[in-house]
Amino acid sequence: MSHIQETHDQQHEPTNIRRLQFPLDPNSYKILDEIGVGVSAVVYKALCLPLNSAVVAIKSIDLDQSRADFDNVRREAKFMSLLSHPNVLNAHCSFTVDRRLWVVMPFMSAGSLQSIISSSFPDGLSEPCIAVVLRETLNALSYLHDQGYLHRDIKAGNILIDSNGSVKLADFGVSASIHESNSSRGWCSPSSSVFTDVVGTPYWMAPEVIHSHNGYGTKADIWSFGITALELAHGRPPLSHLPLSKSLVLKITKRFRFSDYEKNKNEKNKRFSKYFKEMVGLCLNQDPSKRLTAEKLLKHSFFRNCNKGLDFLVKNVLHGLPSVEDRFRIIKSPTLSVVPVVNKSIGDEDGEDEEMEDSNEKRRRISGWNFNEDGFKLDPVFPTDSEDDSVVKQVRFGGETIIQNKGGESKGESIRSSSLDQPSQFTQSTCSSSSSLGQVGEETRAVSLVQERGGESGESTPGELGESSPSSPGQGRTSGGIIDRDIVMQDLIFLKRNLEDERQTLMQVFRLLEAEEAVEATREEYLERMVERLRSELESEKKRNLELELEVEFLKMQIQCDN
Ligand SMILES: Nc1ncnc2c1ncn2[C@@H]1O[C@H](COP(=O)(O)OP(=O)(O)OP(=O)(O)O)[C@@H](O)[C@H]1O
Repeated sequence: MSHIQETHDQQHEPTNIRRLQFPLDPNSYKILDEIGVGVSAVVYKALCLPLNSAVVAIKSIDLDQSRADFDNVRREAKFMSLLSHPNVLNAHCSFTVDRRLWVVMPFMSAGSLQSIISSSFPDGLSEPCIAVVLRETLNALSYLHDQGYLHRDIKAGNILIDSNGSVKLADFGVSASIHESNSSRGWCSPSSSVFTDVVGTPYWMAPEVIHSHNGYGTKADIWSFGITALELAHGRPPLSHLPLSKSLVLKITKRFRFSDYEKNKNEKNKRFSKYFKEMVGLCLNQDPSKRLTAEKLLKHSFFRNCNKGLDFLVKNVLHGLPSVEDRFRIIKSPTLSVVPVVNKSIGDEDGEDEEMEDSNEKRRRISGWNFNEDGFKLDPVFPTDSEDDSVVKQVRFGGETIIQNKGGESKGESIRSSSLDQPSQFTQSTCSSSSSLGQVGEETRAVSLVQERGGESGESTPGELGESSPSSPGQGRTSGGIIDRDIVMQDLIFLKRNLEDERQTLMQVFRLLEAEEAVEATREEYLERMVERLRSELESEKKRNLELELEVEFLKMQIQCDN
């Protein structure tokens, strides 16, 4: 492996340590605290001793563990040094230390938006704060795209804030230069399809990136920007609160289909303005060509109406916030890793998952996401052409999509889906994709189905379903009336709440325990325990699912008997 040792141009560094030469040896730095961890990197707060003990952040990237090859890592350092914009984080310098690359950067004392949210704003930030953060981020993105770069990993974890409220886009580990890419392929417009490699973090990835055989361009960043807006608004990106296990996702699909999510969702969404929803909708169009450019987005009323400055963030977000190092100790709690530091090539967790993916389960797959502006969330899009058309059919019905099994064997399989857009070409490509990342996309979307369809199913009357479902009478929760949907709903909602309470209690206990233990434990021990706990959580989740399924069967039988 080659070594790099390079200083970066510091002429644009806005602080009083501008133009200083940062030393290229590790002994010149005193590590103070661990402040963050990524897929293959640890970030430290440190002092640069020869430079008056200036505070810096050092990202120490394990070159052996890094999934990205050395070139990628080098690329991050190079990008950071070439770019110059008040909203882009420039590195001071980088050099190798044994098998690690140290990237020395300005210390952004409030850390990332992701760490701020997970420690202090679990339900998300207020809209005016989001507007400021997004405006600053969009400035950076517009600059990057102008310069011919894609970031490819836009998310709250890569948006850093300083104590004065200044916002900077960081982490260019997977970013790419359109110019470089095109040097071997010929020039094309940055917004059009240029790249084909699957990079980024799954929850934030645009559909065309997950199914990258069609290629993607700067609009992929716009999608991720839209997901980031939802992340800031809700406290996490859509679908990310569940582990990416096929079997679990499929079981939960069954379990939560009848939940009262819709009700909760409406309560939570009251606080968002029409402009905000519209702006996010413009980012989350399935068709990249219909997404606005960063420059045009900046002119959207949502940003035009935002007259707050950085001091607004200081008052409303940073005030009273624990230090980034203290927050990190708490964030390290394994329960929060249910929003995982996502493995960028997640596969099946065990062989069992594969076996479980029988044809029934495939039927429930979702082939894409449509942004639902009213609900301010992503809605699943179902395949129009099923792998087995004798099994599933999709019926457009008054702006809603009804998915049902043919032959009336629905057994609760009927799902209603309201969507703003028809499935696009990307939807189609999703259906045919066989890449592992494509599967991740489908799995996460299945969770969307779990969470977001439930309430709607609950709202629909048996009559509505009956009208649109010629083969359904007499089956499951259909208009035939053999099963009383209301009773099943009530029982399941009750059961779900109980399980949810139980889960919350467990999480709180884990959190408390971990916060104390993490101080003492080594990182390795901590990770082992985390895996163990997640495993046992998974086991109990499986158990609970089984119980719930039995309960459902029992209820069904009971209702049938009653009828
Ligand atoms: N310059 C910095 N100043 C202050 N805190 C930082 C700085 N850089 C990173 N951090 C903190 O470290 C955390 C981890 O950063 P890192 O870039 O390694 O990972 P990530 O972006 O969250 O994940 P990934 O590895 O997927 O990119 C951030 O969330 C942030 O809180």
